[in-house]
Amino acid sequence: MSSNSSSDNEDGGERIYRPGPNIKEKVESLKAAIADRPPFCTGTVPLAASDLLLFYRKPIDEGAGGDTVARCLDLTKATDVEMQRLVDVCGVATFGVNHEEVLDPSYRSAWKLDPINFATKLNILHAGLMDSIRYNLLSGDQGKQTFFAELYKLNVYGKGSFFKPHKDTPRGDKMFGSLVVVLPTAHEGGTLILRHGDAEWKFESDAVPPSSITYAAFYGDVEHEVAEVKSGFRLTLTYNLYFGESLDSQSIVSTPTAHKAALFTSLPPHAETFQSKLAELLADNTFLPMGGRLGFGLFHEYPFASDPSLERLTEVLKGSDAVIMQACRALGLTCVLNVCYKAYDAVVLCDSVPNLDGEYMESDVWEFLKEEFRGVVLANSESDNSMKENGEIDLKNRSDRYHYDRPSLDIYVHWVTKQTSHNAFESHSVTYGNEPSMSVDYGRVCLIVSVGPPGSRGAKPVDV
Ligand SMILES: O=C(O)CCC(=O)C(=O)O
Ligand SMILES: [Fe+2]
Repeated sequence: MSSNSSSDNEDGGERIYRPGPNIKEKVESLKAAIADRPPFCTGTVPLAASDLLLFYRKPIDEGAGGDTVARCLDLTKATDVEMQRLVDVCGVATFGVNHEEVLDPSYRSAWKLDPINFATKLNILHAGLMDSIRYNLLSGDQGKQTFFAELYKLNVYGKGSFFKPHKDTPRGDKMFGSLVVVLPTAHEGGTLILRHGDAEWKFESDAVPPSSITYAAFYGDVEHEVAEVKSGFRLTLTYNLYFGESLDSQSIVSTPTAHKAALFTSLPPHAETFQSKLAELLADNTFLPMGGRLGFGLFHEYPFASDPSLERLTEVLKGSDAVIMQACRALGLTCVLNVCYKAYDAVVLCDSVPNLDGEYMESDVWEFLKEEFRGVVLANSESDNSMKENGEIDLKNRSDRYHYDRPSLDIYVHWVTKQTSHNAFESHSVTYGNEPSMSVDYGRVCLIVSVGPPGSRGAKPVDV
């Protein structure tokens, strides 16, 4: 048995871990920085010039049909004359008020084409926009759903064009938001301004690298406006976003299992907020004076069961999970994926995925995990309440009136966000003694960040 095992309780001593004053408030402030995400996501994606062709035609009367002539515009080098030719076939853009389309140039001054009259080579699924929406915008169970984008309009804003503050008209109860893609035509001004609650975000599109698109996707309750375009032409595609399966073959569908990890690069908008909050805590010498460990439940579900490698998963983290990993790396902290096992009288962390199926155990499960899989005990129950009023934790003395013989703790983890049941796997076939046992219920994958003491935050925590 190792020195941290339950028999230590008998020799009475203490191993006191001191995380510093107001630790709960500090951990809570870090949680707010990662858990409260703004209601939008945005990014810039470089594309091949061949993806940036726009085909359009002059709208014809409904039902007229026939052989019509189309033009092809290369958006990477469209001239003002070419843009004006596009404007000439466009209609004046309306907007929805109480389920009616209204034309009011004092509210919206722009031109538009309906999807029947244009086509682009842009593939928003392949360009990673659908993944960005799934991982950077959708939260919780929403991120596990199938959703689709329905192309709605091509909008053209010339000099003096704008669109005053509005919320998009919901088209059906499955619609959850909008996607605006700004195409790479030269313009100045035309900032897209998003507002939600007291917060406001500005989204400039006039300094995007050539041959790149920039996009913003936001929930339906986000008010937005397009500031006046000062020169050139601002060209946007708008999409309505819906949960569920699409009946329309033209819609772009994102299913939760279709991962495009390699193409996906953008981080959600709270990446900077989280990193600066973490940096602020690290700069505070009263925060984890002995060093310590921070734990985060995974926000997203990964196709993990089919390939239980924690290293591989580290490289394909998405959304808020990627934000945590990236911020830790940037600040020189070690951040790893671990599996947290809940055994009968201990919560045990392992740095690999133990295969427990069919294991026969003579000892307690936590002892088995310690001995065979480098497991470390970090709590005696999930509802760990071993922190005293003054913030101290005695890692050693674990007995209480109901359990006189609990394992002492090897380490303590401050859970910033709760462990989640996505990426959990059950182990039913563990055999304990002669009886089939359910004493290991599940393992959950989580992120564990090691923080060194002040002055050497990148080092290991001081062991107690
Ligand atoms: O073109 C844009 O940037 C936004 C357009 C918009 O808000 C809309 O079409 O409802
Ligand atoms: Fe809008």
